Amino acid sequence: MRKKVLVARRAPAAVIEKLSAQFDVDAVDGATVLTPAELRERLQGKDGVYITGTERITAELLDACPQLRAVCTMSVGYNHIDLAACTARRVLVTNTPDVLTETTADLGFALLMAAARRMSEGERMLRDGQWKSWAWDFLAGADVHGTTLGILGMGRIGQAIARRGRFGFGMRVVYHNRSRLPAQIETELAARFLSKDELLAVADHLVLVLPYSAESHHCMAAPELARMKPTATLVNIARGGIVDENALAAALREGRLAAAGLDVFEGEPQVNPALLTLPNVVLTPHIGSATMPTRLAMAGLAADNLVAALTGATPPTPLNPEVLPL
Ligand SMILES: NC(=O)C1=CN([C@@H]2O[C@H](COP(=O)(O)OP(=O)(O)OC[C@H]3O[C@@H](n4cnc5c(N)ncnc54)[C@H](OP(=O)(O)O)[C@@H]3O)[C@@H](O)[C@H]2O)C=CC1
Ligand SMILES: O=C(O)C(=O)[C@@H](O)[C@H](O)[C@H](O)CO
Repeated sequence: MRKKVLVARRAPAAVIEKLSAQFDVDAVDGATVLTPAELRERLQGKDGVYITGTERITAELLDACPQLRAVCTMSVGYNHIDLAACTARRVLVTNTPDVLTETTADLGFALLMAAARRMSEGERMLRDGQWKSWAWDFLAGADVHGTTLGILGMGRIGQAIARRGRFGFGMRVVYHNRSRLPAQIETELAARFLSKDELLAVADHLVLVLPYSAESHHCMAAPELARMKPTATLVNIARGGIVDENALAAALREGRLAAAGLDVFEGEPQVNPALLTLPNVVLTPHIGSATMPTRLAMAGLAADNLVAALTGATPPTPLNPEVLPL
């Protein structure tokens, strides 16, 4: 009997074709975003599910869908999935690392540039007819080249941002992870490992690109922001919950931090109103991986994972391979 899978968000046609060649596919229509109750309902009798970062997989959901064996997300971040609960129930989880690394790093660097050089602020003034004349300090921001780039979360994407900073902009790279990188990588990137407190104090521009977890929740709150230079830029391309947005808004409003570039928000797609009114923040709607080639690669990898998982092959990018074979 053919296995049954749910495609829980609109996916490229190639994904549906690939999955339909192997399985009975139930795919949501158009712009449908399933509520948790709808997701539970649609998952009844399904062996596998293709999701994105917006569908939450909880222990309760797994218990309500005992046939489910594979959860394949089209994202590298997996904080929307209770991985331990999946592993305990021998449900395979896969994600899509690597294929989005360079694209997401591009967006991170673009946010850094736009925030430091006050580009959105300038564009808004221009469009609003507020560009009246030149002045020596008109929209004068911070330099990017030759400054100190701090990275909190120096993994795949963090290192790709470090390469841009080091080799494209002659920046000094400093970073913090829970564990230090091998010496060879530090040497290649000329990157210096610092404690988190040291990192916050020396960075002219700080990029957050660590996974969201109970440990990293609000790990950039008022005390951490207070350690940063008042001239610094903060970029968050990781997850909104890593930053205390009210504390960030206060720091930006009171001139204790110069600028911020944010692609992710704690309550997204809702955005904290305190951020929306500030001129010195560049806001993008979670588009870090949003180029057509990268999104197709992510979708293809998620589908490959699902096919492999349910046909007895080894999935390319499992998060809990210890549950294999299913
Ligand atoms: N805006 C967007 O569209 C996108 C956002 N993302 C986000 O970026 C994140 C990173 O992706 P990727 O680079 O591929 O992941 P990686 O796993 O390769 O890198 C994560 C890095 O963060 C470090 N880290 C983990 N926890 C902490 C912590 N508590 N404090 C400091 N450092 C920590 C890890 O090192 P160590 O374990 O040693 O601490 C590791 O170096 C994703 O989890 C996702 O949330 C990803 C893609 C697109
Ligand atoms: O991969 C991630 O972790 C992301 O945050 C983004 O690439 C996605 O846009 C999003 O999660 C869609 O699934």
